[in-house]
Amino acid sequence: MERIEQHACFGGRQEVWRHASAALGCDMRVGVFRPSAALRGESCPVLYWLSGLTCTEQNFITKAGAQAHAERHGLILVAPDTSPRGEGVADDPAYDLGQGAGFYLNATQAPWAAHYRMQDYVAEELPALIERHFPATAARSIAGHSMGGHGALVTALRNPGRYRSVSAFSAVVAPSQVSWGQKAFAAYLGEDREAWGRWDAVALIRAASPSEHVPMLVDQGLDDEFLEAQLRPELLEAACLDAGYLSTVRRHAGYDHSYYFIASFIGEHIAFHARALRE
Ligand SMILES: N[C@@H](CCC(=O)N[C@@H](CS)C(=O)NCC(=O)O)C(=O)O
Repeated sequence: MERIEQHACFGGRQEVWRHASAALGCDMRVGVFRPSAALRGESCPVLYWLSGLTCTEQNFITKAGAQAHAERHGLILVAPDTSPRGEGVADDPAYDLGQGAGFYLNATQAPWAAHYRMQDYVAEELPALIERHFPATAARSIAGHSMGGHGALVTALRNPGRYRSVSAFSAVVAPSQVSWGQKAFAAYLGEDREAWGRWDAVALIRAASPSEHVPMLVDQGLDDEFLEAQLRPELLEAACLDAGYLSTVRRHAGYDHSYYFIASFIGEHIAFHARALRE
C-alpha cells in the first residue's frame, strides 16, 4: 500500500492510500481516517463508508465532516472508491453504469465480470487489508449514501455476523424495483431476476432469519429529488414490518440528496455505530 495523501484533521489524520486490488484487478484508492487513539497505536473499531453514483474516495472525506465525530468516538473511517478504475476497465458514458457506479455487487456478465467485483472488494479484501496495515480491531460497521446506502445494507445483510450495525442515507433500498437498479442489474447480472434478489436489501430483509438481524438506521430527506423514483424508503419499512426486522427509518423535512444532508446527520450515525462497536 502506498500513502498518497495525509492531512492533520481534528487531532487525527485523514489519509488516502493507493493499492493493487486482487478482487478488482486494478489499482484502487481508499480514504482512511485515523483518530488520535489509532495514531498512538491503540486498536480501534472500523466504520466503512460506501459512496453513491459518480463519487470517488474523495466525496465523503471532503464533504461529510465525519472526522470530528470519528475522533470523538475513536473510530477508524474507511471510504473506498465506488468501482474498479482504469483504462483497461469496462465503462459506459452514462453516470449510472460502469466506472463510478459499481453497485457493490459481483458482476457475472460480459464485459463487466472481469473487474466489477466490488462486493468481494468491500466485504473481503478491503477489511483484510485494513486489519493488516492499521491498528484496527475486528469490530466493523458499515454505512453509505444512495447507491452506497444500497451497498451498505446489502453487504451487512449478505454477511451475517460480520458487521455490528448498518446505516444509510437516501438509500436505494429496492434496486430491483427502480430504474437505477434495474439498469445496473440487467447489465451486471443479466436478466435472471432471482440473481437480482440476492443484491436487493428489501428482498434480503424478507429472507433474513431473526438470528441474523443487524441494528439498522436509515435517514431520508423529504426534498430529495430521487425520493420517489429511486429510493422509496416505504418499501424498506414494509419489508421490515413483514419480516419483524427492527429498523429505524427517519424522514427529515427540507433536506435534499446532497452531502449537506449527510453532514447534518453523520454525527448521529457515527454515535449509533460507536454504541454497537464499543459494546
Ligand atoms: N444527477 C447526478 C446524480 C449523481 C448523484 O447525485 N450522486 C450522488 C450520489 S447518488 C453524489 O453523492 N454525488 C456527489 C456529491 O454530491 O459529492 C449526476 O448526474 O451527477
